[in-house]
Amino acid sequence: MRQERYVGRMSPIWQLLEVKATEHMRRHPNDWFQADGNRAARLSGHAAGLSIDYSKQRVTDDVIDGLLALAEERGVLELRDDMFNGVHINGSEDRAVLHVALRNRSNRPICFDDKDVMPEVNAVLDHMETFVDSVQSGEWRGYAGDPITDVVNIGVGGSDLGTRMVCRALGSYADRGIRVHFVSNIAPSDLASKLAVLDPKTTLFVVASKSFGTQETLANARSARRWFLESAPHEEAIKKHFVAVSTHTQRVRDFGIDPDNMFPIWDWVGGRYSLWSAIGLPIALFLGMDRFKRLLDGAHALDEHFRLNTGRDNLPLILGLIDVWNADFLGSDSLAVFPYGTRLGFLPAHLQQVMMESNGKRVRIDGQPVDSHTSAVLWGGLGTNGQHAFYQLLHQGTRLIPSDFISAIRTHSPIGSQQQQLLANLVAQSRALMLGREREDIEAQMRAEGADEATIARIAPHRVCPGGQPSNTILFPQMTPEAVGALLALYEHRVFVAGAVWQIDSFDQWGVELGKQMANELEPFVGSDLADDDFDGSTRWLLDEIRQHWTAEQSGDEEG
Ligand SMILES: O=P(O)(O)OC[C@H]1O[C@H](O)[C@H](O)[C@@H](O)[C@@H]1O
Repeated sequence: MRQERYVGRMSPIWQLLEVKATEHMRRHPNDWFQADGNRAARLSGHAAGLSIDYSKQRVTDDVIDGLLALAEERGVLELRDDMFNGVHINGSEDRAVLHVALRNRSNRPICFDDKDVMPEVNAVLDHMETFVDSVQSGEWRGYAGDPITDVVNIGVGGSDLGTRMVCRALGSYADRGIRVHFVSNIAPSDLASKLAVLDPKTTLFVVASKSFGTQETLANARSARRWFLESAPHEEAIKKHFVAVSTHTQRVRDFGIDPDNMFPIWDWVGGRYSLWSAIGLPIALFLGMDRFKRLLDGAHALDEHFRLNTGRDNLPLILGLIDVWNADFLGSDSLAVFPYGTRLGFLPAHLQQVMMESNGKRVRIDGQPVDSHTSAVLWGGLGTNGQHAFYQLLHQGTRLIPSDFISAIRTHSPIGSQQQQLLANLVAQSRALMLGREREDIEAQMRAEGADEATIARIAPHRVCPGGQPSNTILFPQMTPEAVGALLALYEHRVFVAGAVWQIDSFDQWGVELGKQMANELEPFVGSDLADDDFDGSTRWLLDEIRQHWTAEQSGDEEG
């Protein structure tokens, strides 16, 4: 049972962990490695083909035990079971959370409101397969009789990031003769730069929007339709060039897309968890339905790991608890994600939405304020590039910054010894961040190099690296669809675990509404002479600056 009376930070387990944290921040993690030759073997594991080392975290066995006790107190595994059983765990929207059903390759019945969802899930996968096969085989023709060569996904947030991330990650599998493009931003240059290189006769637009009400997506989709109709002979041609993914049939129809060309998703799929649904259609069009299913297989293997294991054997559980430890007990504010290998370049952006939109909350599911911090700020970028840019702050700055190092071991495109060098850099960076370098060591080296004592005294302090920066390292044999599926599911469940400890609703996102509402209110005032006296001073000043440089061509007159 989840804790009946929430005691938050007053819980003895929480308080014990606070004492441990104070002790641990005084220790250097290298001492733990020195004292225990088995540390890495114990604080690491395997899940669904991923090798995960968390031994460089500032944790000891008693901390892990304490965190597991905290998970028990907060009912984390009960909530996990509720999720897999279709309980409405998204309380503020009264919805079940069943992205795991989308990749339930075992076909085990998963019930939601007493109905097995698997037949519907499988029917959509079949529809996708038929469509993808006909596009890839060239049977599906554009209005002028040409096969499709380019797919443009128009969507934003969860209807963009995951799909985009996976297409980049698995780009070395792209052998089906289809190119894929992504348009998400309402900034006109995003769409314009893509349309400039496309031919309407051979282009297929996938309008991806769970709600089919998102301003950016609808604006881009309308503009794409206008562009298309400038060359297409008649509106009927839209049928062959526009498909939609949504929960909302009527809005899709109103937009002018044939409901036969609509792939449904469901309210029980959160946007940021939706790449496994028909939102992932561009992945299948780009890579083949067989690869899309292998992606689902990988995620399913990780789901089974999460569903069936407890305690230290459950790696998403452990990683989620370590995130809580770093944020709430060690006082770190951020989590840096460093994929090595350019194909994972969009991973930080996707995970930003998964983690920060899920766990960036300030009230618990019962509406009461949380009494600890919640989600870290997730940021990151590619190794090795980041090493020559912002890693300096991790090595010598004043903040504790936990990081994740991620890489495939083998590359699909070996060149000389570059992969070896890449992996050496990955292992070296997490090692350097953990070990650091002491002043005595630096002084001894400088002396050996013949530096005089005055120079040593002046320079040595600048070269000290304190070490002690915690990290996880996640490796997998190769960037296969299965590995990418497992990696993404690992993060999803890790976020789930931390959210469950904080007892927040990880599946709503009310905070994003305010800005959308204000943008709609402000639009008529941008570049116009409407009286804006009711706004605050900063807003009026900004509107005035815009007005001074505005030209008539910036205001579109298009609608519908
Ligand atoms: O798929 P859509 O309904 O167009 O939503 C796209 C995105 O926009 C919203 O503002 C939400 O914050 C995201 O969670 C969602 O993924």
